[in-house]
Amino acid sequence: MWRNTVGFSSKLLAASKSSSSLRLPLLHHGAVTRSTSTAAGSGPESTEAAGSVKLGFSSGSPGSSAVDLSSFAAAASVLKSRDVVDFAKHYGRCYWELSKARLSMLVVATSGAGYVLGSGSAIDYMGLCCTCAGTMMVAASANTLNQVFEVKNDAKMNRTKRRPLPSGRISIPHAVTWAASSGIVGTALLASKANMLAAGLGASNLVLYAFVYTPLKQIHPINTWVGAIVGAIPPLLGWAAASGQVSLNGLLLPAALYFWQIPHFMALAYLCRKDYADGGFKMFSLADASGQRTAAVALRNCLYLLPLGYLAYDWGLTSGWFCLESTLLALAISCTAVSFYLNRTTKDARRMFHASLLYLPVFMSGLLVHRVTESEQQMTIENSIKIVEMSSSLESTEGSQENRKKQSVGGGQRRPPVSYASVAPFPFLPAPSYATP
Ligand SMILES: CC(C)=CCC/C(C)=C/CC/C(C)=C/COP(=O)(O)OP(=O)(O)O
Repeated sequence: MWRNTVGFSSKLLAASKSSSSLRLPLLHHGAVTRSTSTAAGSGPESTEAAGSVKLGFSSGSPGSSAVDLSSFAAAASVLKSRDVVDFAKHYGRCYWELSKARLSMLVVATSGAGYVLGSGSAIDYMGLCCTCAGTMMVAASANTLNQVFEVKNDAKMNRTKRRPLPSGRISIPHAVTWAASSGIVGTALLASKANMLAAGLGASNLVLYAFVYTPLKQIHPINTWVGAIVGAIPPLLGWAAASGQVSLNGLLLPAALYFWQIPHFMALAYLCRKDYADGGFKMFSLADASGQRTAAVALRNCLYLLPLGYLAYDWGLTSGWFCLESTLLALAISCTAVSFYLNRTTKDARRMFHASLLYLPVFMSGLLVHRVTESEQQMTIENSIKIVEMSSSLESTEGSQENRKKQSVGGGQRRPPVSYASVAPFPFLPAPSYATP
């Protein structure tokens, strides 16, 4: 369709160069034909507008040439603006698809969640927006390069053959230019508005995805694990952008993403086995005809998701509610993996795939909703210290009538153990341990 429009525009340009062929575009262009025909029965404005076009056809007198030209200019400008719109639509769509925009938005969501988790009590919303925009551009660049390197493979796969490069809607140099500009601008944005650590993580991840993972797909099934690292880095990037460092707490969401991707991609590679084989990719599932090892690997990684909720709580990142929610969520995806392991049918693989689609947004939302801010953490630490002090003082004064009496009348500011139970978010869980600041 775009090619038609381009062809048509060049006809118009050729026509505009030769004044004798003014009729050509006018006869062919729907918009002008429309305004000519509506002139008869419409109001004064349209009559006037259409009239000028009519004059162009009917009058051969010398005096009418100025009108001819003005009507042609009007028609040409209508055409031009249409061309511009079509041009923008065409390339906008190509860039959107080259960037794998929906995947990139998911990447941005993980990076944004990392940013919020890595922020102290107050979130810098401007910093968050710039980090998200920078991540989006670098991810778009990485995804475009991935498609540039896989044009021939993508052309052989049903799932990917309609992408802009294999379908010939955009040229390779054009796609490379898009990748280079979005990669450079995105990295520069991260460097200037976040920090060098975030920019470095973004740029290294681009290299890892486009220049290591992408060729590995055609060499060895280990590619899935390398790809899982690529998917795990954006939340770390977000954390680094907010806090300026990479710390143990900051690894929780990346760990979830890493383990989550294995069942997700195992299910996808199992469901699209034939397609991947046609494309020349060496996926794990292709060397596993029964699907048993594929299902076992998926199940193992689902089980690795189980302790993450507890760790988030224990490290003071979230309240105890998240521990409960995350564990239930991990159990649910593990159940689908068990079912896939036992039956190894397409239906079970699809169920595990759908469970993985649900897992990530719910896990991330839970993490953000039950996030414990720095000031809340501080309060809990102070309460824990009070409890430790109180229990040691109780031990040292055991047997002393005098002190017992003091305790019974209030014991100064100290509170009995029951008050700790009411302070702790989940009394039935062990008290969170914090590194002393
Ligand atoms: C900041 C930054 C650079 C982020 C990049 C994040 C990113 C692109 C994550 C995607 C991870 C991944 C393994 C996708 C599958 O690619 P695939 O090649 O298997 O997908 P395909 O078969 O659909 O092409």
